[in-house]
Amino acid sequence: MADKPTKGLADVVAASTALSDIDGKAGLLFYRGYDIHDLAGRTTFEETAHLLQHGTLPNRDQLAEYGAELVRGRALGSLVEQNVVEIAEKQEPMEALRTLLSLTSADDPDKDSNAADANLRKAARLTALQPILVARFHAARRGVEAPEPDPDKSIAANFLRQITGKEPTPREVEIFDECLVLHADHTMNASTFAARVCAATLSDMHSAVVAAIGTLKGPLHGGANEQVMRTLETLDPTGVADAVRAKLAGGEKIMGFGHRVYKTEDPRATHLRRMSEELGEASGDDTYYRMSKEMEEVVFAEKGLYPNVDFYAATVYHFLGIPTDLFTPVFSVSRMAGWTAHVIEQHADNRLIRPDSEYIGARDQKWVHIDER
Ligand SMILES: CC(=O)SCCNC(=O)CCNC(=O)[C@H](O)C(C)(C)COP(=O)(O)OP(=O)(O)OC[C@H]1O[C@@H](n2cnc3c(N)ncnc32)[C@H](O)[C@@H]1OP(=O)(O)O
Ligand SMILES: O=C([O-])CC(=O)C(=O)O
Repeated sequence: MADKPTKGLADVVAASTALSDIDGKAGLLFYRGYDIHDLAGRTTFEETAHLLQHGTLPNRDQLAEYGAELVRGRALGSLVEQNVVEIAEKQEPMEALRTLLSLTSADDPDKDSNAADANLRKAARLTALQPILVARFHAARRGVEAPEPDPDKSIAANFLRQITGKEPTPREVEIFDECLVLHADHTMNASTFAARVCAATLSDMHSAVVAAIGTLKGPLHGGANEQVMRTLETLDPTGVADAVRAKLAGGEKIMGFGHRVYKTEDPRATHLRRMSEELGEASGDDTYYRMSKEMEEVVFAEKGLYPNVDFYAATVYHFLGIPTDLFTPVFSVSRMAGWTAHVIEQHADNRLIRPDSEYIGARDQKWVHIDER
């Protein structure tokens, strides 16, 4: 008989990875050995994606080459072009992205190969495509044309302009770029695990990231950032503490708090809190930032829980002018760098991922004819 399962696979080591590492007690996160505090605010998202996918922080030539690959990778393909309007009418953002991303494989010249070089090319294309898909979806649902991305600008700069319709300030671009860096990878989180399970059957990278998008969507994972904003929007700014206490007393989970691995401050939340404060002040109305701080204090006092990456990301995105229902899609724009790197790593040293289960159902049942049941 199998061993007793660990519910939710807590503390089970499911894969070896050289991509990222977490110390949950100390609140540390590393991408390929670099402390997230060193990378955040100093390294661009493009450099971070290169670090994850290629293994090194790029020099200037490598970054120029990778940047050109990202620009070439933005072509959406015929199936997306033909279907995006109807999809945008009928599907919610994360549903739509799951569909749209899947459609892009049709035109991918490397779709039939899991070889290392093909995977690297696909990783760059998918990283380039995801922000464009979000922008095209958002434009299509509003019945407008998405502004063309500028080949000389970063993913962060193009995305903000495409989504908000305004030219972002250099500081807004810096902040958003830092958000993308902070969300790029996170060991064996649920969506990355889903991607690796799919890849380990020797299925292709597009299939693996579709599984990941579907997994990120849930409110216990990436979907929490949208729920944080929905909570803030429904709270009375003068009654935050009482409302949060009442929710907790009623057994409700407060979205954006708690973490499977971190038992102290999530190092990404430290940066996001600071960015939320800065943007709140700059906006002239920092109510949501102040409400968030109050929520943080109450949840800690009542439950000893810390905010996770999704908590302050919500107000940062809000202050940047991103619509609330695009918060989780934004997460996917960043995490695409990590998912694709994990698929590369899985394919490079593969074994089918197939855990065991503990059977808890009935035994010794006797079949009876349908007329006698
Ligand atoms: C990018 C990310 O995915 S970050 C996580 C995003 N998700 C969220 O913010 C959703 C809210 N948080 C949660 O649901 C959880 O903290 C998770 C899913 C992140 C981690 O879950 P787990 O490690 O399985 O912890 P679990 O859900 O079992 O919680 C342990 C205890 O803390 C409580 N708890 C955990 N998170 C919260 C919360 N946000 N609000 C209130 N109570 C909570 C649970 O109710 C449980 O209490 P109990 O032992 O009295 O039943
Ligand atoms: O690691 C996790 O379980 C969730 C998380 O914070 C992430 O995916 O960034």
